[in-house]
Formats: sequence, structure tokens, C-alpha cells
Amino acid sequence: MYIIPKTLYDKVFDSHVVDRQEDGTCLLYIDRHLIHEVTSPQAFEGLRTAGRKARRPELALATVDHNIPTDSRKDLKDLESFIHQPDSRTQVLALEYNVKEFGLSYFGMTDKRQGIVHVIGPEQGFTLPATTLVCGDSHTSTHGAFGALAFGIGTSEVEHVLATQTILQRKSKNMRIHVSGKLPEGIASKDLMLHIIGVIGTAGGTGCVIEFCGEAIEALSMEARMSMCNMSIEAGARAGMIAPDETTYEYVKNRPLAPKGEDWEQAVAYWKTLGSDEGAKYDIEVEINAADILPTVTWGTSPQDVIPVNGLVPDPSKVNDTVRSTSIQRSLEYMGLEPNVPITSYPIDKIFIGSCTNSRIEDLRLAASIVKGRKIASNIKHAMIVPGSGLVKKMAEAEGLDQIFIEAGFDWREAGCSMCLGMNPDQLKPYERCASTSNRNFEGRQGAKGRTHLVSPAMAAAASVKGYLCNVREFFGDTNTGTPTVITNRNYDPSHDAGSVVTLAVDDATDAVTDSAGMTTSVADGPNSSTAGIPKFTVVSGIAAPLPVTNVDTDKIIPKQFLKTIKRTGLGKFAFYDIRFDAEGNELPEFVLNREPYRNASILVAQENFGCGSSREHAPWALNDFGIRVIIAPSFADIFFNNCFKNGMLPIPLPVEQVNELMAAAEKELEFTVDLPNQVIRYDGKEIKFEVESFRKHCLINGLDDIGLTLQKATKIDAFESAREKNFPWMNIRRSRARLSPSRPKQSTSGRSDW
Ligand SMILES: CC(C)[C@H](C(=O)O)[C@@H](O)C(=O)O
Ligand code: SF4
Repeated sequence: MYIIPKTLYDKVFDSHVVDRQEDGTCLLYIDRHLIHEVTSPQAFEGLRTAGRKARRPELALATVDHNIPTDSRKDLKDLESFIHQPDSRTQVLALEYNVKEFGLSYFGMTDKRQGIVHVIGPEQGFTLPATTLVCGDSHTSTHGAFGALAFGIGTSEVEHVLATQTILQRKSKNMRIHVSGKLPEGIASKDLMLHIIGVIGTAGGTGCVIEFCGEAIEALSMEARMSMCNMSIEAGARAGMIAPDETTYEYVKNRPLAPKGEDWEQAVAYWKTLGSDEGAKYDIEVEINAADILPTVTWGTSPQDVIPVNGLVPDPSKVNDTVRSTSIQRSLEYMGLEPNVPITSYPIDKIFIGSCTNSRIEDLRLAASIVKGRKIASNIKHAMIVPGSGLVKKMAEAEGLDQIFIEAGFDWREAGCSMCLGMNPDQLKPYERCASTSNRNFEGRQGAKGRTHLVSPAMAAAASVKGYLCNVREFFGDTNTGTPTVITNRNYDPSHDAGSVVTLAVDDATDAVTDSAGMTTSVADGPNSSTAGIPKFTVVSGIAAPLPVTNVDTDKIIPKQFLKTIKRTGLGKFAFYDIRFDAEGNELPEFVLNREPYRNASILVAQENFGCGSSREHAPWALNDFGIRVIIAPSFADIFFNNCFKNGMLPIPLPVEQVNELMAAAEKELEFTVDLPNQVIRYDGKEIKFEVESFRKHCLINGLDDIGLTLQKATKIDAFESAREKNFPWMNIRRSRARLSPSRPKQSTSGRSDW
């Protein structure tokens, strides 16, 4: 019998399908769910309002990371006095309240296992090969480094997963990025990934799951693989994946939540079958030669704006494409750069080593190996090291890395997202230039008018010493300063840390099943399976606003400071805040939505890759609240596209020529009618047909809440779960009553951090 060869992605996806509809929409089982304070309050509120419970609370792990200050916690008494920003505090307290009410495991601020969601998942062995893992966060792609299918979701989907332990998904395309050869000395996986994004562009992976493979990938450590998969989202992909191998098993083994004993043997035997089959088909293939990679930096305001560190700032006058040339011009103005000047000529003000891309122990070791025995340059105003988790911090301190950094002049911080997105006090001031190991260099990302250059940890460390972006490889041959020794102390084993020991009590298995079965009965029988929910969408007529800009990211649609709400409403007045208002809050007359008749637009016509970047559902909430119900563009970022449907909004992808026609009509202030039942846009006596998936159309027209629809399939989910428990016992997480986490702040109300 001929068996169709499958890719790694096909295998993991197919093994999680609970139900497949005729139009290809699948109900996928979710094995792991990470939760943080920013994208979850509205999801818990939704459950509460509908009287729903969390179906498998033990499969979720929550922590606080985005909002929290990274100041020393030595004097932390309570969250009220520690988190000064009221909205940030509210989100953190809301999570503490919610994890208790819904019975989820939680690492709060006094727990040393707290950290950035994408650092703590792998660290705890919560992330495992062959599993499906989601989080209301775009960088969930990080976990694909283990051969998991891991992707970011919106808040409505967080609610869906909590209620049903499943998610609605369509199969993405398979993309393979093969990296041959060996990475040259001093070149990190961050350089490689920035180079790849420069090659394929921020929309290059749209609609795809990327599999990274080849000699250079196999040689990477798990930390380095995580940095690559983490930034797959910056390449527009739904997820990034790397087939598990001995490096993976070695990393996972003995982690607190990793399978043990016989389960471990069974798990590894299964993981070994996951690699893509010989002859498996990929929709897109990209070949990269590792030897071509130089230390890479970004010069602009999109992660695709990369050059090798020895390169010159690009010259927009040399670019024929006018849209591209204007966008380069705008980025250069924002970044305060002159064309044709070496990127190394600009002094750097701040250094940020941290974020879910580069805050793991290996990143810190590399940075320490560069700054050891040196001092930061006099023009550096502030250099921060922000470990990704309390355990990374502890490990680094055990190795003496903190002392190396402190002696060099760095500020040694507590774990959190920190200056990666500036939702907390760590921010750039206007016009400050930062060498940052984070993943996004969008305008205002690290602070209003702040200027971000994305680099590897070694490059950030080198910039801290020189005071400007420089080639880290100079440090390798620099006899005055000595060759950096890479610190490779691997003796510290987090699984031996008392704070992270997990005992699996046999009787807990019964608890989990009873919980689950009890809940399923209640959701299937009670009012909780009601399907009424979102506003109905049939025909929308109105003014269409032209926004002829590519790569409109969700940071631009709704900047970070407005993500601190615990509601879904009221964001319309903040939509496009930074390009709609000046620093004093006055409207900028040139912005389209500030002009008549576009202030009353219900339709937006935009360009490629609309809604890229962060998974924040606040972006469609803000547009919806402003009055926009339809967005027309040549392409959309996956998570944003999904999020629109969950809110009764219709994103319409059309070929670029048709979008341009509509753009011209919108500029003439013509009214459009978008008729969903007939799938047609009418304007100026003309018609343009559009496609929409039949299930999504059905839900929009009838205003159906897909949680209610999914709950009607509870019997199928039950059957899938039972088979899974039997065939893959190692995938379960069973709570132990054995241990409570140490010292919690008084108001820390969570009760289930007790695996
Ligand atoms: C807050 C969250 C929705 C967001 C994301 O999805 O990426 C954040 O982590 C970011 O990096 O912008
Ligand atoms: S990208 Fe930045 S803000 Fe987002 S999860 Fe990672 S560290 Fe946090």
C-alpha cells in the first residue's frame, strides 16, 4: 500500500484533528495552553458571562510577564505597592483572580519560576514535541523548536480553548527553509533568522508553517532553535517547526513536566517518527547558505529591513518601486538615519538584552563572554539585562554572569518582557537609539519615537562596549581585549531546583478524568452550548477609507499602552493612535480617518500583509469600535484575519489589481456595498466577487458564537481525549497535591500552582 509522505507539520496537525468539516475547517485538539495577563481577561470574562468552565484546567499554565516592572523584588510586599501603573496592576490582579476561579496553574511574581511565557513553557517541560500548544501571543511560534505545532491566537480563541480544549483551524501551507553548511564563527541563529526575514520578507511565510532544516539547523542548540522559531511570526508564518532530535531530547529530559520512566521511553520512540518523510511535498522551498550570513542588524522599522553590520544605510532614491522607496524614506526619517552611511557610524544610547527571543541562559552566556573584563562605552545611557525567567536569572547568578554584567556597567533586572514592548516602566525616550535583542522594531514599539535596531545578544553586548553597532567578530580577533571565552557551565540543572519539582500522584489521574467528564456533561447539556453570540453580518454599505500602506502592523492599529484594558469595548478612540494624533493629542489632518467623509468609514481598503505582528485582538476591537466592519487588502496576517471573524467583522483578500481599483474608488469618496450572502462588493455601478470560507460565512451571517458550536461536538472531543489518554499517556499533565509554591504575596489569590 502506498502511504503519502508527510511533513512534520502534516503529522502533528493530522494527529490532532477531532473533527473535519467539508470546507476543510478542522477542530484541533490542544494539548497545552499558556496564558498571560494581557490577552486573557476578556476570555475569562466571556466564560463567566456564559456560565462556562475551563474544560481541562491542568493543561493550562499562566504567568505574568508583559506588565510587570523588572525592578528588584527584594522589597516586594504586595502587588498594590509594587506595580505603580493602575491599569497594569488591574490586569495582573485580574489574572490572579481568574486563575483561582478557573483552577489554573500559575506562576506569580513571588514564584521563581515566573517569566516570559515562551521561556517558562520549555523550561518546565510543559512544551513537548508532537504536541499542539497555543497562547494569546504571537511568539508562541517559539515552541515549534521542539517539533510542537505552536501558534499564537486571539483572546476569543483563548476563551474557545479554555472552554473546549480545541480550536478551529484550517491546514496551512508547508514551507521548507533549508539552511546548508555551517554558520561562521560569531554568527548566531538571530543573525540567521534576520537574514532569512530579509530574504523572504515579513509576508514571506503568510499562510504557511515553516519547517527549518539542514545542517546549520541541526547544529543549533535548543535555545538557538527557539530564537529562530520565535521570529517565524516576523516572517508572517503561522508557526515555525524543527524536527526533534537528540538535542531536543537532551534538553527536555528531566524537566519538571517531562515524561518520566517508561513514559519517557514511549514518548521518545514516538518523537522519533515525527521527522518529515522522504518525498514529502512542500508548497514553498527556500534554500539558504549558512556561509553567506554576516552579523546582521536592522536599520528600519520592519524586521525585514536588514543589512549586514558592515553595510550602508539604504538609499531610497536608488529604489524604482515608488511604494517601497517612500516607505524606506519614512523609515529613515523615523530612525534618524542618512542614506549611504555605514550603520556603524551612529552612536547607541541604550542596550536591551532580553525578550522571548533572546533571554535564555545561552544568550546571557554569550553576551557575558563579550563584556567580561570590559566596560560599557561612556555614551551608553543604560544597558539592561533582563533574564527570561526567575530560573534563568538564578542559573546565571550561580554561574557568576550577573557579576560580569554588573562589573561592566549593566543593570541586572528581574524577569519579564521589559523593554521589548514597553508596556511596563522599561521604555526608550523619544529619539533614543537602542541595540535590542528583541524581535520587533516597529515605530514606537520600545517607547514613543524610540529607535530600535534588532541584533543578536553577542552583537548587543559588542555595541555596549563600543558604543555603536559593530561587528562582534572584531572581538574574536582583537588581541588587545583577548578572545572571549564562551562560558559553557551546564552543571546547573533546573529540574533539581526545589521550586520546580513536580510529583505526579497516581490518584490525581482520576481527578483529572472526573473533572473533565463532569464538565463535559454540564457544557453539553446546559445553556452553555448556546450558539448565539457575535453581531450578525449580512450587508454593509458605507464609505470606504483608503489606506495605501503595506505591512500595517497591529502595534500601529492599537499601540501597547491601550492593551491594558480588561474590556473589549471603548478602543475606537485610540485606533491608529500614533499616526492619528500628535503628541498633544490633536488630530493630524493628513491621516485619512481624520478627514471627511472618511471619519464615518465602515470599510477600510489597505495594502499587503494587513494586521501583521502581534496577536492582540485589541486591533479588530479598536477598528470595530471605530465603526469599521470590513477590511479589503491583497493579504492579511493569519492571526488578525481570524480575530476579525470572531468579532463579526469581514476581512476580504482580493488580488492586488482589484484592491487598487477599489483604492481609487475609495479615494473618490464613493460608497461601497459589501454583500456577504452574495459574496460581492458593489461600487460605482460595478461588482467585484470575493471568496469566503463557507463555515466562517455561516457564522457571520447567523451571528454564531463558535464556542457554542464546538460544545455541540462535546461527544467527539470526549472520545478524542479518551483515546489520547490511552495512546499517549505521557502527554497528560496531572496535578499533584504534594507541593505548594513558596512565599506568595498576600493578595496572590491563585490556588492551583500546585502540580
Ligand atoms: C500582548 C501580545 C498580544 C503581543 C503579541 O501577540 O505578540 C506581545 O507579546 C507583543 O510582543 O507584541
Ligand atoms: S515579543 Fe516581547 S512582549 Fe511579546 S511575549 Fe515576547 S518578550 Fe513579551
